[in-house]
Amino acid sequence: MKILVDENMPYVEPLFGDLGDIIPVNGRTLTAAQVREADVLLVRSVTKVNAELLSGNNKLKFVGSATIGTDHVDLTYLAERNIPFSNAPGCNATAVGEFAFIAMLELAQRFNSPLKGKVVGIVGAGNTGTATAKCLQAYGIKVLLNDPIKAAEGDPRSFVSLDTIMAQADIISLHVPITRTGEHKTKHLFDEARLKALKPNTWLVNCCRGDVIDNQALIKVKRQRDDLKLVLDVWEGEPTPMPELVPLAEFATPHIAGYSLEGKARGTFMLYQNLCQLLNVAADKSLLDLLPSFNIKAVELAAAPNEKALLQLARFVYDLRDDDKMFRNTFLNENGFDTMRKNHQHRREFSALALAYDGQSEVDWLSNLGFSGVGQ
Ligand SMILES: NC(=O)C1=CN([C@@H]2O[C@H](COP(=O)(O)OP(=O)(O)OC[C@H]3O[C@@H](n4cnc5c(N)ncnc54)[C@H](O)[C@@H]3O)[C@@H](O)[C@H]2O)C=CC1
Ligand SMILES: O=C(O)C(=O)[C@H](O)COP(=O)(O)O
Repeated sequence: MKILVDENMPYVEPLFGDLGDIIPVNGRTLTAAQVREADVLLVRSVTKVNAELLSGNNKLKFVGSATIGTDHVDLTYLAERNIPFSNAPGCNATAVGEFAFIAMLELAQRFNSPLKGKVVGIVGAGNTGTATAKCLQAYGIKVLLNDPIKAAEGDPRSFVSLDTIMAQADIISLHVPITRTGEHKTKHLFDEARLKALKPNTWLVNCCRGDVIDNQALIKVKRQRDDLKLVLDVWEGEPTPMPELVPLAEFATPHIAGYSLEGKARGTFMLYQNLCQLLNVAADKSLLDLLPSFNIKAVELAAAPNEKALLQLARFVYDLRDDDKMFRNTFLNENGFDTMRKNHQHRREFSALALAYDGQSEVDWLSNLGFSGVGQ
């Protein structure tokens, strides 16, 4: 069995090695000719999976995308051809939540404006929005959720309108899929009018898809409004963001909010489980066996951390400033965006770091935040 795999998908060999011949490919430049003989195709978000790519292949048994988003896949075409498909819902939600939370802590430190006491509006309360809310709520931050679809489905959490978020939130974090039609379409949800209407000193965080914000309008509005602070992980026109926009962001990264080692491993593992099920083969590998131990064994806390110390702890796990700096220095190079993603040293999630502290109850919130071993 020929298994064609995006070369940026980790842990493919230990998981899929027994199932067939693994052929690594560049997902961004993948052609129909390369796919023609594949039995299984495993992609990430940069491969457009559609009729143009697949029409010459008559033997494809399975397409998997080790991602949350499916906007790169023509699901209707796959269904018409009866080709089973699965993505990896939630695989990197924790990574995105922690990324957004860390970015907020970094902004707070940079502008000497504590996160504690602010109100955060989350637009899109699915897996990544909920993971972001979990971090914030663990730290005692008031969170407002906007998700008209979940609200209509009867999700028991309380939701507010986007207008309420615009009026009340100090920070807005975006967690919607990109959709281009329908009542709740998200393409340019943040258009020029909405960007202009952001309340003074708003921090806007985008870790979902670039075109949820009109990037041209964002350049225009940000140039007129120095009070707005931006964290941008995703861009219109990836892999070539508008060069004028990058310097306007406080933190700028090349679509790596979901790039934790755990998140990537979960993505590959979910596809492994789905393919095994399809092939009626026992999925006998374990996700835990894949992950290396973290390079810091444990951190002993002398006192419950204040916000500055919390940021220091978070930086043990992920120092966002490093990725931001590298991105600014390299995104204009040829293939700069993709090269940085390909060579990315995947960070760990908070759960990889054990914390030790005598007074358990004072630091329970750190285990709610995701750190492990607190108080043990
Ligand atoms: N930067 C990165 O590395 C990553 C980006 N993503 C992106 O983030 C998106 C969201 O991921 P998840 O939270 O896991 O997806 P999800 O499907 O679990 O949640 C998305 C939520 O957005 C809601 N929604 C849809 N339209 C809306 C609108 N107009 N207003 C408010 N809410 C709306 C949906 O009802 C749903 O609850 C993905 O589709 C993907 O595009 C996901 C993972 C990593
Ligand atoms: O899961 C998603 O959706 C994402 O946006 C991915 O984290 C993006 O990573 P790649 O699939 O492009 O490596």
